Amino acid sequence: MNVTITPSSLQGTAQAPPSKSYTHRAILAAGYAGQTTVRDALWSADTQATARAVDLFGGAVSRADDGTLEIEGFDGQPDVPADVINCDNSGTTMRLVTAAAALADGTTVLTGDESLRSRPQGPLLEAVADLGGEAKSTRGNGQAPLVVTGPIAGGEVAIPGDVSSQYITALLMAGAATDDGIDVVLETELKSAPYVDITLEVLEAFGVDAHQTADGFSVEGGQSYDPVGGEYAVPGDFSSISYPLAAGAIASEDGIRIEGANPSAQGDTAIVDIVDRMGADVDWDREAGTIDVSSASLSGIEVSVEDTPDLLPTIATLGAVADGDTHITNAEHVRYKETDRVSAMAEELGTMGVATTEEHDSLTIHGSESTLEGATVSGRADHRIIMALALAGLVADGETTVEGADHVDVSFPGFFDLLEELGCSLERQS
Ligand SMILES: O=C(O)C1=C[C@@H](OP(=O)(O)O)[C@@H](O)[C@H](O)C1
Ligand SMILES: C=C(OP(=O)(O)O)C(=O)O
Repeated sequence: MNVTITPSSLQGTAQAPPSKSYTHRAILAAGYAGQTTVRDALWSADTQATARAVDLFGGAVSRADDGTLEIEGFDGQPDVPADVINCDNSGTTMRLVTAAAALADGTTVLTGDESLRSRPQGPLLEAVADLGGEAKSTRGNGQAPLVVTGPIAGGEVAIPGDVSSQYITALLMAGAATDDGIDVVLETELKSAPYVDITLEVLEAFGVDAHQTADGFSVEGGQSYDPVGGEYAVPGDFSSISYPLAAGAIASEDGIRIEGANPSAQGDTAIVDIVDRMGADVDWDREAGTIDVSSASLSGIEVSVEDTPDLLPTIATLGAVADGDTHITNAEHVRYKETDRVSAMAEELGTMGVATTEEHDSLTIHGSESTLEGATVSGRADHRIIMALALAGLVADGETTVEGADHVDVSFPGFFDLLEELGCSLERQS
C-alpha cells in the first residue's frame, strides 16, 4: 500500500498504542511463567512473532476480543520447537528468543524477513557458545538464519554494549531460568540503556530479581517467573507517541491531546523534552497521563540518541521543519535497525528538498537551507521511516506519497487511521 498525504492542519485526541518493548517482554516473561493475564498488550506484527515463539516453546497465547492476552507458559523449560521460528521483521523477538532457545534440550532454528536476516546477531551467538551452548549463523556471517542448541547452565559472559541492548535483555530473561544464573560483563559502553531498565522493571513485576553490577548486569539462576496477582498491564508506547506529538508540534495550531502517556522506564519519553526545547507548546501531565501539544515555530537543537535510537526518524523530520541546524549525535547504532535509518532519513528527506550532512555517528538537518517539497518517497519497508516521512508530508509543499506504507503494522497498526481522525487528508492506494 502507498499512502498519499495532502498537507493538513490537525486537531483532536490521540490514544497512545501500548508499548511494543513492554509487550514483547511481558509475552515472553509469561512464557517463562505458569499462567498470566497480560492486559493492554500491543497486538502488532512484531509482538505476534514473540507470541508465536512462546507457542512453539510449548506455551499457549490466546487473545480475547478486548485485546487481553491469556498466556499459558512453559514454566521456565522451553520445548524443542516443532518448526522453525520465524521472527519476521522483529529484532527484539530474534534476540530474546535466541537466548530462550538456549534453554531447550535440543536444537532451535530461527529466521526472519530480509531485513532481519541482515541485522547483527554475532555477539549473542558467541555469548550462548561461551555459556556452553551451540549457536551458529548458517551463513557464518553472524546473521540469521540461526541454529541454537541448548541447554546452557549459565555462567559469566562478556558482550559488547554498543551493538544492541537486546542481547543483554535476552540473557537476563533466560538467565533467571538457568541453574547457575548469568553475569553479563559489558566490554564496551552500553547504548540504548533504558531498554535494559525496561527489562529490569518487567522482571521485577514477574517476581524475578536482576540488577546492575559494577561492570554489567547479573541475574541469579533457579528463579521462577510469577507475576504479582497473575496479571501484567502494558503502559503506552513513547516511541509511537513521538509521531502524534511531532505532528502536533508542526501541524496543529489548535492542539493535539495524547492520552495513555504515563511515566515508565522508557527512554523515549525524552521526545517530550525535545519538542519543548525546539519551541513547541507542550505540556505533559504525568499523573493524568496526558500530553497537550500545539505548533509554534521550531528551532534546531543538538540531541544525542545514544539512549533513544528509535527517535531519530522523528527528530529528523522535526529538524526539517525547524529553523537552523538540528544535530543528531551518537547515532551509529541507529544504522543496525530495520534499515540504516541514518542514511534512510538523509536520502528520503533529501528527495523532499531537505539538506542534510551525514556522518558515521551523526546526522545534521539544515532546516534553514531546506524547503520541504512534496515528493514520492520510499518507506524502506521500515515502520519508523514510513511514519516520520508521513509527518513531513503534513507540512510539505504539495502532496507526498509514502511507498510501502503497510509496514506500520510492525509497531503502530492504526497509525494512518489516527492521522485521518486528527484531520489529515490522505489516500491509500493498494
Ligand atoms: O529492547 C527493546 O525493546 C528495543 C531496544 C532497542 O534496540 P537496540 O538495543 O538494539 O538499540 C530499540 O531500538 C528497539 O526498537 C527496541
Ligand atoms: C528497531 C526496532 O525494533 P526491533 O529491534 O525489535 O526490530 C524498532 O521498533 O524501531
